[in-house]
Amino acid sequence: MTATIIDGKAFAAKVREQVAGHVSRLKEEHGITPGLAVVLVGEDPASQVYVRSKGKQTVEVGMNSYEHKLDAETSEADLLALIDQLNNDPSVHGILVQLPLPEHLDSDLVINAIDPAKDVDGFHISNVGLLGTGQKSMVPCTPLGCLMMLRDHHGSLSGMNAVVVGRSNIVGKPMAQLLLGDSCTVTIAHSRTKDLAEVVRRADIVVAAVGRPEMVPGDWIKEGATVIDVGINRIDAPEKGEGKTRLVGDVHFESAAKVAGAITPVPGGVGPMTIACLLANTVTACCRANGLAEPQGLTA
Ligand SMILES: NC(=O)C1=CN([C@@H]2O[C@H](COP(=O)(O)OP(=O)(O)OC[C@H]3O[C@@H](n4cnc5c(N)ncnc54)[C@H](OP(=O)(O)O)[C@@H]3O)[C@@H](O)[C@H]2O)C=CC1
Ligand SMILES: Nc1nc(=O)c2c([nH]1)NC[C@@H]1CN(c3ccc(C(=O)N[C@@H](CCC(=O)O)C(=O)O)cc3)C=[N+]21
Repeated sequence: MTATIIDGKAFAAKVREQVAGHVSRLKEEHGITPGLAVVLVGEDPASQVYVRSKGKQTVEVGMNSYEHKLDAETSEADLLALIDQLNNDPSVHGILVQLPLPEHLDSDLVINAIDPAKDVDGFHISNVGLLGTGQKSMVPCTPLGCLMMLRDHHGSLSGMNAVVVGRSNIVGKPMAQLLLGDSCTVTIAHSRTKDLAEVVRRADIVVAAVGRPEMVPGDWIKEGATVIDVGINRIDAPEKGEGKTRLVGDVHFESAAKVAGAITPVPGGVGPMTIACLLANTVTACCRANGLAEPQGLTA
């Protein structure tokens, strides 16, 4: 079998087009421009790349982008003061604090200081609780993007065996909640899981969110399974020249694509969908804040 490649880049472009449509409707009919504030603390080069990319795409769909770059030594009090200011700013509908934060800052405390209605990452404890109990919430962007691709590919996910490898609060756990919400039979695997290969072999849907380059080989994948590769790992690529690097996922793409029914590539899979869903969440937050009907098909 040769897997269908699920084109996250193309899918993300379609989501952004929908978002742009809602943004122009909000502007024309209501005089409202959705705004997204992104807070970056410190100079982590990878984070800087993502933040730039988020800002650019925010503007491209017609929204306002507010970037707050704080130096690595910023105190918790100063960061909390900024969040308070953004919480109270009616032109800001979404707030994202780029993670990871520097060591001296308590990320749980910081995230839980964000107004849950503006928490477009869906990381606030209120949103986590709402998602876990099946209530309307802000849904984390990466898992939401994965769910959109799975629904698009399969239609219904009901009754499918899904294995999520990774149990982080930002990817693994919310992904498992969303799959459960779509009536999958969900297994969450992690670093202590016994016989991981056997667990993954039972899956109709595999979501890999581990952070280990090409850890999941093709011979762990059941024939015809759908593989969603969340991993973003930059590794050395001496074949491209000295000092060069390339991006790989948590799945060994070449071997997995020979057995899977469908697979997302890295780059061009989950990553672009994450940013598209961030924009979608910002429009959703803006509609809710203004008591307007929210866009269909852009939330879980
Ligand atoms: N495409 C995108 O938009 C995004 C991509 N990412 C990428 O996704 C990956 C995961 O991110 P994140 O969830 O934040 O990572 P974390 O490091 O927070 O979590 C990794 C998870 O993988 C588990 N794990 C680690 N080693 C193994 C192993 N050998 N076998 C089984 N499980 C293992 C850990 O288990 P334990 O809990 O037991 O330690 C943990 O639950 C990274 O590559 C990251 O860059 C992340 C966010 C967005
Ligand atoms: N509060 C917070 N929210 C996040 O959503 C968040 C975060 N912090 N910290 C870091 C991770 C990582 N993340 C990615 C987003 C897009 C790509 C992406 O677009 N990747 C491109 C490639 C980009 C490249 O070439 O480097 C792709 O996969 O095709 C990747 C990773 C969001 N994260």
